[in-house]
Amino acid sequence: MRCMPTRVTVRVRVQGTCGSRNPLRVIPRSTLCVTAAESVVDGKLEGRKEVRKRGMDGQVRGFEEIPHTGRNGWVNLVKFWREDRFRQLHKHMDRTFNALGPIYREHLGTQSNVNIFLPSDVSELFLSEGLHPERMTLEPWATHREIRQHSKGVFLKNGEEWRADRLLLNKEVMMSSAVKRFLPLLDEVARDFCQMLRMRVEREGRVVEEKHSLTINPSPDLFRFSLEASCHVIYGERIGLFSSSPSLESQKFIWAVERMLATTPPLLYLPHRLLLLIGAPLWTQHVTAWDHIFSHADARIQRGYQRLGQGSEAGAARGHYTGVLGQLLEKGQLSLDLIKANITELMAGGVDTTAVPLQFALFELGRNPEVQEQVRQQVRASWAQAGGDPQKALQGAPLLKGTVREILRLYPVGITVQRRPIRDIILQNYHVPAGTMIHVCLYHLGRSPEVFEDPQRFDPERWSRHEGKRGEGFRSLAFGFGARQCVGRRIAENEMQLLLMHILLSFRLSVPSSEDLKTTYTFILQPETPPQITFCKL
Ligand code: HEM
Repeated sequence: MRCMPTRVTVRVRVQGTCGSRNPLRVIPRSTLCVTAAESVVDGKLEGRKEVRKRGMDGQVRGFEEIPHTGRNGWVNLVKFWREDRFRQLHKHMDRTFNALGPIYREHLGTQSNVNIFLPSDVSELFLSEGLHPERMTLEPWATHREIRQHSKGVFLKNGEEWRADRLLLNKEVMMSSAVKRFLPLLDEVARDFCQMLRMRVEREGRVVEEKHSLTINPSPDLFRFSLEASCHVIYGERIGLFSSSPSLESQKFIWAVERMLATTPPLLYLPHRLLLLIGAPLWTQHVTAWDHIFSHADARIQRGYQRLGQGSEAGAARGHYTGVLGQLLEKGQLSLDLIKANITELMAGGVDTTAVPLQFALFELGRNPEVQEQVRQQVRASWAQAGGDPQKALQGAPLLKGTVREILRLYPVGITVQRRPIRDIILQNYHVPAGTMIHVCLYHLGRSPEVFEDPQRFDPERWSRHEGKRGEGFRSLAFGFGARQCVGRRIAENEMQLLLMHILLSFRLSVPSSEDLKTTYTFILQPETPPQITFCKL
């Protein structure tokens, strides 16, 4: 177990933007800079201990003194390319924290940021995010909108413009009244998915002790499930992805989202406008993928618009829920352009983000049969009590919620959450100027013994044990935090919990191999090879 840093709690309002000009800094910077190049290679912690000891004098240290992984961003970037570190960014962060301690700086190509993971530091960051929290701008995404003259949605906006859109979207996807409306739609899709899987297991599976059992890679089916569920909630429309001949158009949408995500990380650190000018293949692939995502959304929005024009009043009068799109169109508070921009972002953000954690969830439940049985017992009891009401069923099965949290702790979809504080702050006794890009590194946070007891253990119950305990905040951060947290959070949580509930009611899960899954980062964290899962009909 690592020693916890001694934190100096005296709050000093530090003026200026550069640590080296900080009048409170008394220790010469050269004596304290620890480079990861040395420390990561030999993996020793001497550098850290030295920094901690020097912090005991109670002085706030300068920004420049924060340990870093090398001063030259371009040299670092070349190393990243050569060692294919983009695909293992989560592991790189893990190693670097182990070598440099709980805070470090990283320069990478055009980007420069500070990395942290301890909940106490995140809480400090949260307090300084302001009314309009800002994340790292995804410049390649923003440039695509500009060159195609599309409006931006909440993901890419900042300031008052962001807040205005976000408050309207919250009403349709985050508030409990909205959840009540869309939950039955998600439940319908989850039930249909299980029905399809049951038929497949009966048809293709072998019979073991009078029970049908089938081993498959469920990943393509889970992607279809997530897309079907997203379309049902967002457009109020079923698209028939569980039929024997699902549309090629939908498959193309799934590929386009994968391509867009996979081409994002390298573009974040390269001068992508230059790549645009020279027509580099990486940039062209990225833009083509986005174009496809936009045209898919556009076609469905047009259809939704026409459908609403024909029957919305009758539908609304009957109290019929017309999906997020229908609600936004009916209310008319957002312009059509902004509705399109936001609906497209919800679609782009809504498929891989749930399909991938579901793969991890089936795998972990499969390789932990006792935990699986415990969750199933609770789900069965709750389902029996709920009389078919999906919301009641979920409320009575907190272990399902714990399962999703636990999966996102071990396998966070996005490996960091970023913020630019609006005022100078002190993290780990270092002065961090306002406007610095700070990454909260979720993969390291979730697996840190400083934060979680027995962190490698898949233990959904840990969340019930800790619920409401003081000082336990800022540990479950997969959806981000504060006003800018994931706007699709309620859709995602309910979609995943409902699918797991129906799967556990129908099948016993096991895995042919319980070895740890190797993971790779392609803007989202995913298994290098999708796991095989055995579904045995109960
Ligand atoms: C397990 C599933 C998901 C995870 C782990 C996840 C994670 C995240 C995270 C970490 C953020 C940034 C939050 C912050 O900066 O504090 C985010 C933002 C966002 N997510 Fe998700 N997400 C998931 C599912 C979804 C779904 C299903 C949708 C759409 C239906 C969605 C749409 C968005 C959008 C539009 C934003 C930008 C919000 C804003 O900036 O105001 N996400 N998500």
